[in-house]
Amino acid sequence: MRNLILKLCLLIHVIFDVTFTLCSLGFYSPGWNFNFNDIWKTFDFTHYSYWTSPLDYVALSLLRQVSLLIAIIIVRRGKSEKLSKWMVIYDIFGIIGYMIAILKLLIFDETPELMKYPGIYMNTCSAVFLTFSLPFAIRKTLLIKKEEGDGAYERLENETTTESSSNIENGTSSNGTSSSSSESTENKKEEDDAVTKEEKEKRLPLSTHLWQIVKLCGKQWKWFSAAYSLLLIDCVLNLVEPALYSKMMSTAIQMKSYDVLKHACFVLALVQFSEATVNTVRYICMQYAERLTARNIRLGLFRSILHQDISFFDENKTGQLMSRITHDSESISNSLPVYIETTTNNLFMLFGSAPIMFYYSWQLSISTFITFPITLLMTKYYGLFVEKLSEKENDATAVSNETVEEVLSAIRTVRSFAAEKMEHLRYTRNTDAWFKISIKSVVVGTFYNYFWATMWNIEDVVIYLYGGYLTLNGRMAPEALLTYVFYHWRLHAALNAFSSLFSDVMKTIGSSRKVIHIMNRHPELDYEIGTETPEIVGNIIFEDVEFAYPTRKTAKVLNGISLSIEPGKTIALVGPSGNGKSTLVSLIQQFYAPQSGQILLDGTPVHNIDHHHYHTKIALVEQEPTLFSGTIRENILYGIENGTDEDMMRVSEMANVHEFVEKMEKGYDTKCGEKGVQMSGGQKQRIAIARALIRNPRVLILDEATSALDADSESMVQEALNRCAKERTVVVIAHRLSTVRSADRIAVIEKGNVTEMGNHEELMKNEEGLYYKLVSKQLGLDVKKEEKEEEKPIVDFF
Ligand SMILES: Nc1ncnc2c1ncn2[C@@H]1O[C@H](COP(=O)(O)OP(=O)(O)OP(=O)(O)O)[C@@H](O)[C@H]1O
Repeated sequence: MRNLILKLCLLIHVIFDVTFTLCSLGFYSPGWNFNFNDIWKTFDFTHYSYWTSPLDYVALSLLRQVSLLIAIIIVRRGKSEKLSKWMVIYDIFGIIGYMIAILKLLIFDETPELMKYPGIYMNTCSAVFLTFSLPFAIRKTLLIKKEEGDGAYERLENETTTESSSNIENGTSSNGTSSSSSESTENKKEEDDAVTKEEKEKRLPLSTHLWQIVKLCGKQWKWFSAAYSLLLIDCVLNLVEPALYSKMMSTAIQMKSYDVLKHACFVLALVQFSEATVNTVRYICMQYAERLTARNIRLGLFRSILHQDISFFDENKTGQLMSRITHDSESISNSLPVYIETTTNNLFMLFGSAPIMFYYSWQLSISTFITFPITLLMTKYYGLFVEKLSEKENDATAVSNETVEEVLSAIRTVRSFAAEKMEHLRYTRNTDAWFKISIKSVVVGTFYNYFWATMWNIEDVVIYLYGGYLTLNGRMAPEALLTYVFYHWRLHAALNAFSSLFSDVMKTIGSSRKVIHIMNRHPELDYEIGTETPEIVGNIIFEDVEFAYPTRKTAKVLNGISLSIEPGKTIALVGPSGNGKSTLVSLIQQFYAPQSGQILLDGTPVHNIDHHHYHTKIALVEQEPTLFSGTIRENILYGIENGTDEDMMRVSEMANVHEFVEKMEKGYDTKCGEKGVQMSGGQKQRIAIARALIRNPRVLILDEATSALDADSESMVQEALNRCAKERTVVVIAHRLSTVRSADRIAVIEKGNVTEMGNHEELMKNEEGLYYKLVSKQLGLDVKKEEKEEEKPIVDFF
């Protein structure tokens, strides 16, 4: 149906074009009398004269129909993609048509008698309108493709733009060949940015995206409105100032009166002072609104990032996300309001100057505007280019920031592997990628400015030449020409500001794409969905759970696992490395959601339980716990709103923290350093246990909590753990036999499934079982003998 309507629109366009152009020819005599003879006269080639014949309008119409026909043939042959890429030719054709129509009007003006024919104006208007509307009509009707299935239509051009941009960004030219190797390295890095990939898939149309930015800034509408109101006052003062001064000064000079002069100077001073005051207050309002917007965008972005599911962080790198929060978010708040300010200011100038220019000479004015569409077209394409480039530039900045972040956070590893040079090279490569893109943007920008300067010079020459000609012919007064030139300068300044404004806006759009995308992104696993707050005993059940990590969707890690963890008991998960033990823990922690099956805590599906409630009842101690850079006190009380010192002391004693803290000069106020770097491994682990215990959890998960420690620290930590394990459900992952043998139950996890279950003694009876083999491997070949000798376990876990 929609296709039919679009075809009908195109047909109406053609009919209107042909009939209106031909009918206008019937009005080539004074007055509004339609005359068939005038039409026949036009086609009398024997008396053709360029100065008087409207045949050019017919030729233009014919050209439009031919080019439309070509477009239809191209689309019918299934080459729509090619046509959409070459739409620039139709745009250029539109501009040439416009220029011919305007030029023809000026030519007719040379014979004043002709200017009484209404047909001339009808032809000019229709030619200008139709040559412009043709590319638009092609885009809107021919360059759409039907989506399979639902009958919806989609703009082909958007798709091609995205495709071509992704081709550019993937370092692949349209013919499929790869660009230079350095570019491909840079592009590979971009591929790593999952936000980029996802954002390209879900890219918002330009208008919607712009509207989102306006909405972000619009929250401070009161301050912005105040600033813009003051701006309007400033604009009005600016516009009336010259006229006011010249009037007052000329009156003073004519009257030869000092009093009038003094009065004029007083008014002048008053206006200047008011202008300065208005500007200062406007600046304050504007700055305040901008800073508030920046603050809100940063907070919103940070909140949105915090809200994302863990798989989002698996895919996106910290440095890149930081770049979004710090650099990209600021570029929105700093630019858009300024653009609006510049637009308002220059629109005032434009609409103030243009009517005056037309008043002095409409001929000169339309000849000035003859090149206007060329500049518009250039500005459009330049803007689109700048948008893409700016997006790439921000990506490149994010990639090099990411390198810095990664290297600084792992500086000890870098030092101990003597990888400084390698990292320096990596950073140089990334920074060079950014450098190349910014140089490209400078070069293109310079050419664009050069183009503007050239157009300006051409316009100038045209004005002086044509204006001089009109003046010499007595069709324009010399003072009028001078005044016209003066206003033309003002107009040009305004247009010039618009030219850079458009590219700046596109730049902002480029850099804001990812910010808006992240802010709009809904996590697949929303931790805020659960609302139930049941009493928790600690019975965890896995029911036929299947799971694959979102980053590797095809590689199943858990294959329909079913497992029951009884309350108050200790279960040890053992098995070969990479078989899914930590994944089970991640699912209990609700870092990910299973693809099928469910996990229940005391009969309630875990995703239905309130996030905060759930994590006060389930606590995790990892192999390498992350401490925050605050004090020991802050780390133990982390996430607890009303934690007291007594609570802290109680858990510190249970976790053997107090024992080493009391020897420290600043006690619990000792700083832990970034990621706990100022603490030993054992101390970190014990603080992490205290941090877990302060919530008084019903379920304690120990993911290789002691495996990284030396014997001394391990005994300290395990002693603490033994104490805490009482009356709690404990899930322990360990590789050492000594840590699992006294668990109530041991589950052997193999290829994402439970293959054996029982206590140590039961499992050791099955000599074909994996547990038996694992134990054999650890203790030496003769298990039983070794066991008799009681191979010194490092520490008995429970
Ligand atoms: N965040 C992740 N994204 C994608 N794949 C992952 C992720 N974490 C783990 N994997 C993969 O999932 C599989 C199971 O990993 P898991 O950490 O659960 O094994 P594990 O049994 O705990 O191993 P180990 O005993 O060595 O800690 C592995 O193949 C691993 O590469």
